[in-house]
Amino acid sequence: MLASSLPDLENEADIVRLVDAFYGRVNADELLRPIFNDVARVDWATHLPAMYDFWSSVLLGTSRYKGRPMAKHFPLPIDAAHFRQWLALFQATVDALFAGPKAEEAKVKAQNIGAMFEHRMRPNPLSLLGS
Ligand code: HEM
Repeated sequence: MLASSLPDLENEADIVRLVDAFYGRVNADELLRPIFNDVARVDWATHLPAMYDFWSSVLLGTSRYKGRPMAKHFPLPIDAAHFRQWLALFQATVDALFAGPKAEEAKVKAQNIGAMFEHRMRPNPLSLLGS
């Protein structure tokens, strides 16, 4: 296999490129665009910097993100199909821009965090038993 000519994801400028390109794809996506813009009415000028902090913490270990992301997702009308699409766009964005160990780590972490969010948003069958 030929070595990729794409750079790996390495620094804050790369995080900004990744996040901007990813939400560019989200905003062009028929399934996800309405959730962000019509349901949540996201203020992009606030959300994008929050996501730079989040991914900088996850991938560069800067601990800059201090939020509680789960709480932002609970009220949204999203299910497994939305999460699948979110992840597909994220992975396609990474692959379009970067190649290397950090790029692979970004895709794995997105998948793991997404799976955790999705799992925690499902109704818990044990709650039927009362507490
Ligand atoms: C279908 C999938 C998803 C949808 C539709 C979605 C949508 C949203 C929306 C609407 C917000 C609130 C933004 C705001 O009010 O400014 C938000 C926040 C956030 N999302 Fe997601 N999200 C999804 C999946 C994910 C995944 C998989 C991750 C992480 C890997 C993630 C990370 C975050 C973080 C960190 C915040 C909080 C930012 C803050 O603290 O302000 N989201 N998301």
